[in-house]
This record gives sequence, C-alpha cells and structure tokens, in this order.
Amino acid sequence: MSNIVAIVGRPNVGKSTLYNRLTESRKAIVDDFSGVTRDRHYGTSEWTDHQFTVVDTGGYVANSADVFETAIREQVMIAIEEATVILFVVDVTTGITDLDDEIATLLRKGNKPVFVVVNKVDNTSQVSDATEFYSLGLGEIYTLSSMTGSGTGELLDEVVKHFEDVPLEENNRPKYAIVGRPNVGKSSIINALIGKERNIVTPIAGTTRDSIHIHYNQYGHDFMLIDTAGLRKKTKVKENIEFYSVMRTIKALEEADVVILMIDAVEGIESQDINIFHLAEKNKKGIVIVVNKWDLIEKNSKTVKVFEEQIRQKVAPFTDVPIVFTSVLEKQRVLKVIDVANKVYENRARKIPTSKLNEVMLPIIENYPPPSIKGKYVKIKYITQIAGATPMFAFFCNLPQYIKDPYYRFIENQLRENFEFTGAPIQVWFRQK
Ligand SMILES: Nc1nc2c(ncn2[C@@H]2O[C@H](COP(=O)(O)OP(=O)(O)OP(=O)(O)O)[C@@H](O)[C@H]2O)c(=O)[nH]1
Ligand SMILES: Nc1nc2c(ncn2[C@@H]2O[C@H](COP(=O)(O)OP(=O)(O)OP(=O)(O)O)[C@@H](O)[C@H]2O)c(=O)[nH]1
Repeated sequence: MSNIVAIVGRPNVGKSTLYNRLTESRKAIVDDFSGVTRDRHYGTSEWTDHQFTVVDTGGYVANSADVFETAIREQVMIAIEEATVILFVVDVTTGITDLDDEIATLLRKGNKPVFVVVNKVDNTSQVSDATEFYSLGLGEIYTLSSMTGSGTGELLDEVVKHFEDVPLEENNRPKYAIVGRPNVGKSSIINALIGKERNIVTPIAGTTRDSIHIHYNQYGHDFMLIDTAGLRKKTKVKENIEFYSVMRTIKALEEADVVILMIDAVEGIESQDINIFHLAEKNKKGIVIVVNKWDLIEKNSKTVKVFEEQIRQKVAPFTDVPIVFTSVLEKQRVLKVIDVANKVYENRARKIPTSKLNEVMLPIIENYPPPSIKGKYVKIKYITQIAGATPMFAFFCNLPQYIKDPYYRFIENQLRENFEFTGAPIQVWFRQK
C-alpha cells in the first residue's frame, strides 16, 4: 500500500522548502533525469526503512487571488481524502493567521493524522513563540527549520508510525494501472476493454474511494486493471484536477506491476507525463506508453518515428520502453496495449540463469572493460541476478568504487541488447569480491 505524506498550508510558510528537505536524499537520482526541474511537486523519500511519497500542495495553487483560498480549502479536503499523513505547515514568524485557522478547522473535521509543523524556528529562542500553535487544537506541535533541517528527524520518527504495513497480495494476477492526465482517454480505454461487464464489477478491498481494481478475464488474459479515471467531477478548481489526479496516480502506480501511461497525441508529452514516468521508473514498475487519440493526428510515413523519437528524448535515459499508438474512439490497437503490457510484465519478471549471464556478459566486458583509473584496472569476475520482483544484477569485481556512470549505462544497455527487458527498469550493482 502506498504511503503518501501531503504538505498543506497557506502560501509562503515554507512548504516547498520542507518538501525539498524531505526529498533531498533522493535528489542525486532525480537530477540524473534531464528536463524535469520545474513542476515537480512530488517525490519519494525514505526514513528508517520506510519509503513514502511526499506531495507538496503549494505548487498547485493558482496565482489569482480570488481562486486561491478556494483552491487551498479544496486541497486540504483532497489531502484529507487521499493522504496517509498530513503535514500542516505554519510559520512561527507570523503566528496564526485567519487562513491558518480555516485550514485547522477543516483538518480537525477530517479523520487523518495531522502534524502541526511550526516552520522557520531557526534558533532555540523561537521555540517558545511556537507554543501559540497549540491553540489550533490539533494536538502536538513540531518545531523545525526547513532551511537548516533541524527538527525534521523528530517529526519523521513520529510520521512513519502512521504508515500502513504492506498488505498481503490480494492475488497474484498481474496488476496494470492506467494513468495519465485528465481527459486523455483512461475511462474510454477501460470501457473499450471491459465493455458492459464493467457494471457488474465491484471495487475490491478498502473503501470505494480507493483506486478501483477491475478483474479482466477474457480472451485468455487474466489480470487486474487499476483505474484512476473519473476524478474531474470532484473538484471545482482547475489546478486541483491536476493535484487530485497526482494523488490518485501515485497510489495506483505503487500498487501496480506495470504502468500504462496514456499520453494525448494532440498535446504531446508534457512535464506532468514525464513526472509520472520517472515516478514509475523510480518505483521500478514496468512501463508502457500509450499515445491515444491517434485519429486526430495528420499522418505520413514518418509520423510514428518522429513521435517515438520525441517521446524517447523526453523520458531519457530510460528509453527502452514500448510505445503503442491507439485510437480508443476508432478501436485501434486497444488490445495491443494489453498484449504489450503482458510482455512487459514478463520482461520485468524475467530471470536469467547465472551460467547464461556469464556466458554472454563476460566476453562483452572482456572486449570493453571499465576504463582504468590511476593505473588501476577493474576486474569483473562473475555476474549474478539477484532474487527479487524486478531485474537486479550484481557484478562482482575487485574495485567497485572505480566504476563510473557511463560504464553502468554501458552494462545496462548490453543487458537490454542481449536479453529481453523492454519496459522494465533494471538495477545494476558492482560489488566487492
Ligand atoms: N528563516 C526561515 N525561512 C524559511 C524557512 N523555510 C522556508 N523559509 C523561507 O520562506 C519563504 C517561503 O518558502 P517556500 O518554501 O517557498 O514557501 P511555500 O509555503 O512553499 O510557498 P507557496 O509556494 O507560495 O505556497 C522562502 O523565502 C524561504 O526561504 C525556515 O525554516 N527558516
Ligand atoms: N478523438 C478521440 N477522442 C478520444 C479518444 N479516446 C478518448 N477520447 C475522448 O476524450 C474525452 C476524454 O476521455 P475519457 O476517457 O473520459 O478521459 P479520462 O482520461 O478518463 O479523463 P478523466 O476521467 O478526467 O481522468 C472523451 O470525450 C472521449 O470520447 C480517441 O482515441 N480519439
């Protein structure tokens, strides 16, 4: 089950700074991905063996003054519905404002754990000022400085206590999540697949508000579809549609084995799509990209190639991902999506016997050994696939610390060229032996 920590609060209290602080351990990985520096309001974080997703609501609020209070109120409501834990950020330098009071009222009515985070407590002399925030009526307060990071550890120690344990698998059927921005055609493709049977499908497990699991068992296929469609009716503020769908998407994505990311052919791949892609990649999910509404595109013999190249450029470096062009409206290639998702599911579960792995990879390494550093040579002795849900490989060698990024990439590419892992993220480690 996913654990989502939502950061709420009025503007300028330091939500983004806290968000950056909480996700910064991952920054090095995130920075590897080119082209996604802005518009990133959610990321993964870790604390004492717990992994969770942090969502910064701040970035979603509209600039215009007349919608923003409505927007913030709505966001708090969405956070109450969708998050595991809510961090309510307030500012010690301003004290309690009217908007803080209003947010507190909503949070008191909600049934989710709320942590009052009194930010900008940069030195101990401000700690006593923070006691004012007890009057919000939300229990314990946590003073911290997002700028320096002091106090975040104490907060996270308490936050992780509210996380749900990973539940037993509800079954071992493959789980495919259909995700994508609003209006891209998620409901349409699910309807095309399930047709009238949809009506007799009942949501499985948890509340009806959770993402809906649909059991698909036709034409020799047996899998679960996780549906994130149909969220638009719930919110009035345009920006919150995005926020809402992000929360749902994170949940669906974490539950899935393969993520079917739908992109609108007319709008092309946008930063939100790329963020979802990277989130799926970081979570080691299989990925299929579906370019829908292909009927609306004027095509010539090169169009598919051009589209594919543009998409691969944007999602780089993980480009070994299948792309299917569909028109759900004209029922084109809808079943192909499922065939491809099945293939990716297989690829993600693929196990290469150690003997085969060494037989193929050792000669390649022999021909292109890691470059020597300061006259020292890395000698790779043998390779083995590590047991797990996703493809992971350990390369045993004398000087693992001398292996640099380009060589990791080379090895990954060689694994992909010689074995079939299309759509599945691969992890490669060099280990001392
Ligand atoms: N002194 C001090 N300043 C801080 C701290 N955290 C954030 N700030 C400052 O407060 C200002 C607002 O911080 P943001 O993180 O952008 O606030 P926000 O809540 O995300 O704002 P919106 O995006 O408008 O919702 C910035 O100038 C930060 O540098 C802190 O711990 N101490
Ligand atoms: N031209 C064209 N229109 C499509 C296609 N697929 C879906 N649409 C239309 O796009 C609109 C949105 O489709 P939905 O299936 O509701 O999109 P959604 O992704 O479920 O939207 P949310 O519920 O907001 O998340 C509808 O009017 C569909 O008829 C397609 O392949 N071609």
